[in-house]
Amino acid sequence: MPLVILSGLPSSGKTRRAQELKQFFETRIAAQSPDGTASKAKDYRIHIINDESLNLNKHVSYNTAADEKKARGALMSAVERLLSKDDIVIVDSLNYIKGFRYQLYCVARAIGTPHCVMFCGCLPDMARAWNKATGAYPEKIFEELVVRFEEPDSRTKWDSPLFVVVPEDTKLPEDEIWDAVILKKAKPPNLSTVVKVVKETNYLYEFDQTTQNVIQAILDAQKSGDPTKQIKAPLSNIPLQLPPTRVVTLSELRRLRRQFTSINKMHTLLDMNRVAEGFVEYLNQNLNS
Ligand SMILES: Nc1ncnc2c1ncn2[C@@H]1O[C@H](COP(=O)(O)OP(=O)(O)OP(=O)(O)O)[C@@H](O)[C@H]1O
Repeated sequence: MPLVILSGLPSSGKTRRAQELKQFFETRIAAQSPDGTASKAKDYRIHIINDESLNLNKHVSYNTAADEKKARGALMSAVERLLSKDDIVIVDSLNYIKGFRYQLYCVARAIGTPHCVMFCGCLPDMARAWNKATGAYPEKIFEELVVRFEEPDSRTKWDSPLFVVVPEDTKLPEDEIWDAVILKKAKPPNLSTVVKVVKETNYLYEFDQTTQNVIQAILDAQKSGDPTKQIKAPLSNIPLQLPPTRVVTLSELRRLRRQFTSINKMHTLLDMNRVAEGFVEYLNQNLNS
């Protein structure tokens, strides 16, 4: 039966959500009467596959590309072994490489079973704090994984249907997940998901252009060597303050732009007139802290 692929930053609450989902499936299945469409669900077994169930150590699994490959291999074997007509499999792992999510989707497709992706959206700062508290990942590995993370995109078939949950959500979109993967109703994602997932390509395009222009203004100003380190970025009345003693690199700017884009998607979308200033404020905060 269905394959549920979790995805999210390290220490972003995936295991917590996986357990909530398992509990929901168990409760809903137990509540089914022998009649009705969902009664066929009564004999499902539910598995959570994660580092713990596979005996993998996070301090080792993400050390090198070869270690990661081995860990992904173990995870994939477990999915292939467990996924069947009577088994629900929840893959509670980072699943941060889109090619890997595609491979998981292919396993579900090969046995003709539905799948969905649940993205645990979480700001890096929050995940970082939770990671610090538990020591789950070494700091360096945590930061590398944040940079490499390839966020699910509901426009691709392997990341769709996509359910986005954020730490503030007290409840999973249970009915929508049930309908999508157990009843196999082709229903659009719930409203809270819709507002969080950007669909309007026009908005996306303008958002990209606006933030890109701010980055270009920074690069130009650094090239000209303005000693005030204060920039008037396009479309922003708020001045952009560069760090006084160092040059900001393009890769740092790109990373901050990606983070800002994710944050914007996770919350109510900024009005387009506010994007430039929002980005400038975000840069002021993060470049000078
Ligand atoms: N919504 C939340 N509110 C408060 N604390 C949370 C929340 N979600 C997760 N945490 C805390 O963050 C830590 C990491 O959570 P969890 O193990 O679920 O994350 P994970 O994404 O599965 O991590 P990993 O990447 O190691 O698999 C735990 O200590 C957990 O208690």
